[in-house]
Amino acid sequence: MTKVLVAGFTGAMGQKAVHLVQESNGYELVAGFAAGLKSKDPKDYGLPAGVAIYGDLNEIQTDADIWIDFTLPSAVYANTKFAIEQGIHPVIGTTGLTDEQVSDLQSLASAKHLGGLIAPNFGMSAVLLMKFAKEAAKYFPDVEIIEMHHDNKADAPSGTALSTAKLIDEVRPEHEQGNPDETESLSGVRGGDYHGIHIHAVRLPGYVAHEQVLFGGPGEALTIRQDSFDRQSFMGGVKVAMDHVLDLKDLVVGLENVL
Ligand SMILES: NC(=O)C1=CN([C@@H]2O[C@H](COP(=O)(O)OP(=O)(O)OC[C@H]3O[C@@H](n4cnc5c(N)ncnc54)[C@H](OP(=O)(O)O)[C@@H]3O)[C@@H](O)[C@H]2O)C=CC1
Ligand SMILES: O=C(O)C1=N[C@H](C(=O)O)C[C@H](O)C1
Repeated sequence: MTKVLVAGFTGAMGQKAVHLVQESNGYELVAGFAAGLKSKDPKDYGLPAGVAIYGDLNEIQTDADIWIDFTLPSAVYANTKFAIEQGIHPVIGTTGLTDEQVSDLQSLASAKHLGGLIAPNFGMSAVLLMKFAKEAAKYFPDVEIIEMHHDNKADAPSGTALSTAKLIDEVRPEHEQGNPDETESLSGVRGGDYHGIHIHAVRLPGYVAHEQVLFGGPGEALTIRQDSFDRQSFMGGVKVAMDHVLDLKDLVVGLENVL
């Protein structure tokens, strides 16, 4: 039986992950970790008596094989570092890790001979959007990204939008877009700038997770769009990660590494 700890288990994604683990043959939820807990009794969260509940990273003592993390950008680095140090295979969905932090964690995992996965998006539509956007950017170097999310999201832009921009940047000659002499009469209206790629973040109730990549060229345009209408859309990818993470030899970034 593969044992799983879910960090962020009381959150929107953490709850989905808890149910996924409980419904998956061969897996056992052994612990839940979150901040600001009022109770350590698993029954208060509808969980079986044997599930350990933790409110502080430093109190965690577990024999979990896999650490699933859906916490917050402010917590994810320390959580992942802890998991690796404890020999627990990380499956990290939480966004907000910097490139330097990822590199740090990969070095630590390598020293521990521990495989793991960091995925800014476990949704297949998003994984394919990023793949297609990278291909399109070879032919359409002028591109902007619009990501749209629920209004409870803690970080902007989304990890998916940043990952999309990084993939595009690998194949696109860096250049600034738009009128070089343009001025903003409203600060920030041209969005964030990642190596000349403008990124715009929309936060509205009613939205879950959505992204459009807009390419423009002489006399034509191309838009690639993905929509996650329900957080259930991410669970297929989380299950793939659970099924493969124990066989990984390194800490890899992107669900495509285990598809
Ligand atoms: N990779 C992917 O496919 C996806 C990734 N995400 C990412 O997952 C993350 C969580 O999103 P979402 O579920 O919507 O967020 P929520 O705010 O709904 O949940 C956050 C959870 O993290 C807990 N938490 C907060 N601080 C800490 C801490 N220091 N240590 C441990 N737990 C903590 C919260 O506990 P409490 O409520 O007690 O504060 C809560 O359980 C975000 O970074 C988001 O971008 C989201 C969807 C898909
Ligand atoms: O916060 C969310 O909801 C999501 N966050 C991830 C991101 O920042 O890319 C993945 C998905 O977009 C949902």
